[in-house]
Amino acid sequence: MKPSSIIWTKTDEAPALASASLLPIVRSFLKHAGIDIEEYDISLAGRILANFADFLPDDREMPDYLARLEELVQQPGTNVIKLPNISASVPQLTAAIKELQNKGYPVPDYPEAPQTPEEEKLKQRFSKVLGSAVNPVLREGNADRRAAASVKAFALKNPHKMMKPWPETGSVTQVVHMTEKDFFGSEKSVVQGKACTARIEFHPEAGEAIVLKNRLDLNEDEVLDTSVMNVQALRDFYASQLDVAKGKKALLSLHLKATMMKVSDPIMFGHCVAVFFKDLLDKHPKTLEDLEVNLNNGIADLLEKIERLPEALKNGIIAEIKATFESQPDLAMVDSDKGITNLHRPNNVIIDASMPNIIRDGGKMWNKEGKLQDTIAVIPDRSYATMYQMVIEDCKAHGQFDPATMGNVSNVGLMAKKAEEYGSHDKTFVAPGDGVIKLMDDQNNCIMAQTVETGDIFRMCRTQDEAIRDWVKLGIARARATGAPAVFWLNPERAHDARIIEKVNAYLPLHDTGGLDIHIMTPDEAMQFTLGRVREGKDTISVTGNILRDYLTDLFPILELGTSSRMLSIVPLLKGGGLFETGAGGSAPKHVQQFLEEGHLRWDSLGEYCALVPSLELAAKMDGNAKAALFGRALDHAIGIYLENGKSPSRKVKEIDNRGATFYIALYWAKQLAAQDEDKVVKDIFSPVAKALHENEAAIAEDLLAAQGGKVDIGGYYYPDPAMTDKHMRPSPVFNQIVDRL
Ligand SMILES: NC(=O)C1=CN([C@@H]2O[C@H](COP(=O)(O)OP(=O)(O)OC[C@H]3O[C@@H](n4cnc5c(N)ncnc54)[C@H](OP(=O)(O)O)[C@@H]3O)[C@@H](O)[C@H]2O)C=CC1
Ligand SMILES: O=C(O)CCC(=O)C(=O)O
Ligand SMILES: [Mg+2]
Repeated sequence: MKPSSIIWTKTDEAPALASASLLPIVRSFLKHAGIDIEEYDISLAGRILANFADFLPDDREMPDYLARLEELVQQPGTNVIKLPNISASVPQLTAAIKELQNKGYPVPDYPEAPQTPEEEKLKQRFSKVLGSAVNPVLREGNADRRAAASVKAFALKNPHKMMKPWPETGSVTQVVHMTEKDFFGSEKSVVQGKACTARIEFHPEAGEAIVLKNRLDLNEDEVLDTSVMNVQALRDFYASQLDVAKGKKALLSLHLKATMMKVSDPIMFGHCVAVFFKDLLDKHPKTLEDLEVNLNNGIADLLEKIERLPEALKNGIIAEIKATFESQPDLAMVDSDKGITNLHRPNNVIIDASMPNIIRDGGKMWNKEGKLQDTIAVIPDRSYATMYQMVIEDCKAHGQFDPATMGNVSNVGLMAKKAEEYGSHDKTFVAPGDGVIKLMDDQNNCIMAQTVETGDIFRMCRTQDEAIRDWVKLGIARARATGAPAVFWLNPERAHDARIIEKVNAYLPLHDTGGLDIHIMTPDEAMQFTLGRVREGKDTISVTGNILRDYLTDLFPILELGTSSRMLSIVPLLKGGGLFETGAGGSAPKHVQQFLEEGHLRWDSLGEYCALVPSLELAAKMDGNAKAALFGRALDHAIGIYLENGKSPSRKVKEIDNRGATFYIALYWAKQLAAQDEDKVVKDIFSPVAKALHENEAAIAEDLLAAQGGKVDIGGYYYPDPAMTDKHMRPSPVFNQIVDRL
């Protein structure tokens, strides 16, 4: 048996807190399977420190774990457990920098509006930690996301109670989108012939061309897309929807992905804020410009910066802001108690999590009185807006879904090699003037051209042929393994999808598809087909591009299981090895808030427990490590018992939380290892542990509950103090002793 090694990522917020409790247990247990757990810090704070090591004294340097992982996922045999991490918006980035500086790490400030070449360079360096900077780097494989069979079976037997009924009549909730001049409408797509080096240029109506991006090494057979969002059309659209929301007495809500689409979506967000506050901006252009208000960072930026004004002017503007809130439609709220709206910060409402919640909540969002109300859900680009409207129409016609009977929708997502329907940040540009943006090859041939007006958002995306081939193969493998129909969600009316359809049609015949039920449908048709089956209790596999992968793997788990944290998210790496993502959701900032206020962490680590099972199976397979297989099977059984016994964290203080849940996983895992007879050494080690945990169950549960109820200080938000975190996340001395003695 070779020793095995599993890399466990240290991330941010709730999952990082949960790891402080779970990881010592995993380490102690797996030591006896010959498995070493290496912790790699890829948190936002850790990435800032690693990227600016040259600013730090030697003793405060942080290794660049993300760079190491980037190499490792391209090598066979790598085994990674990846927890959700912050994809930072600018406000999150600046807050993390400030915290590090206050802790004595002399990292530089983020130059939002660079004035010198040095600042421009610094901004470039920071772009490596901004937005979705981790996932696209690690995802060197396509995604297989599904609920483990035991988790789905449990959900059907014990349906979650979060679903609210849809009104039988009268709901005015609807998705609204542009009808022209959006990314969908302008998209062009080609399959690249020979490999070449290309560049992106802006050709103004008059004058010299400007190079926006140089040295793009294009590969043979990759799919290249370009598209443009016309910002005047976008602003006109926003203005019209403000009127619609007001007319229908509905909330206005905006659903974007400003974290992952870190260049385009904050700008689209900022235009919405600007249209909302149009009168104010028209009245005070100079004052707001002098304050360097950046509406891409939300209303919060405006509110913070006007604090610097002389009292009289400031109060005048505050009165006008209040009047704007009264005259415009009501906004959906993020936190009605604190007056935080959908437009306060670009990272507060993220489409993959926000749209499913509307559906779960009977077509409603929270208003400023803290009550649920219908909403006009603004999703400007048409590419995926309409499939959400299909769900809304289905619920209006047939009522809320029933988690006790719903069929399961799993996903095979095209994600490998960045699959840049997403992650296209380094090829997203704001048009510097009226003209044409061209993709040129090294022979000076124009591959694609897009006409732009000043301020328009140009996006270019690349999808590699190798990734598409592997994705088709994985889709077929899942169809074969489950017998469920596999539906490719692709729209022939969309340029990018039309190219992908050609490739799917070329690669399907390379596999044995006999007896399989495989379809290619537009996202709207696929949604209708899938929802029909869901209501009949039948399972369906969605085989999708990267964005639908993201959206659907929150949507269906939230409806079926109550949260996407209960998903298995397996990424078989192209080079062999595996990346096991835990859950499909985010890092739950609300959970940290609750933990700090009342000492209760409601984060459900089921995603982490579940991810460890296939990771152990991989270790068993790769290293011939039979003990890894044994520990994996034991954990799988333990998870079943844990679910049956209802030991998941509650949402309420003074009831079981993440730490209690993790104690029960340890107890049941140890009991399974003690009960088996395959490996005598393991049995002898774990029998006394299981006994001790069992005998001390009441005392440990009491310790863990006693730790709740008061305020908690972990010495920071983005870079908490490890010892303080440890103290709060491991508050039972008896439990710690048993685990640490192992
Ligand atoms: N894979 C990754 O690395 C991902 C990272 N992100 C990042 O996460 C942050 C927040 O994103 P956002 O989309 O708002 O998502 P959240 O993390 O806030 O999740 C939305 C809601 O889902 C529920 N939820 C999610 N995970 C769990 C869990 N493990 N246990 C219990 N409930 C859970 C919570 O609902 P409730 O509070 O009602 O209990 C939560 O508020 C952002 O920084 C984003 O960039 C987002 C998606 C994926
Ligand atoms: O990388 C990110 O920012 C988010 C990823 C995500 O939401 C997902 O993969 O489901
Ligand atoms: Mg997602």
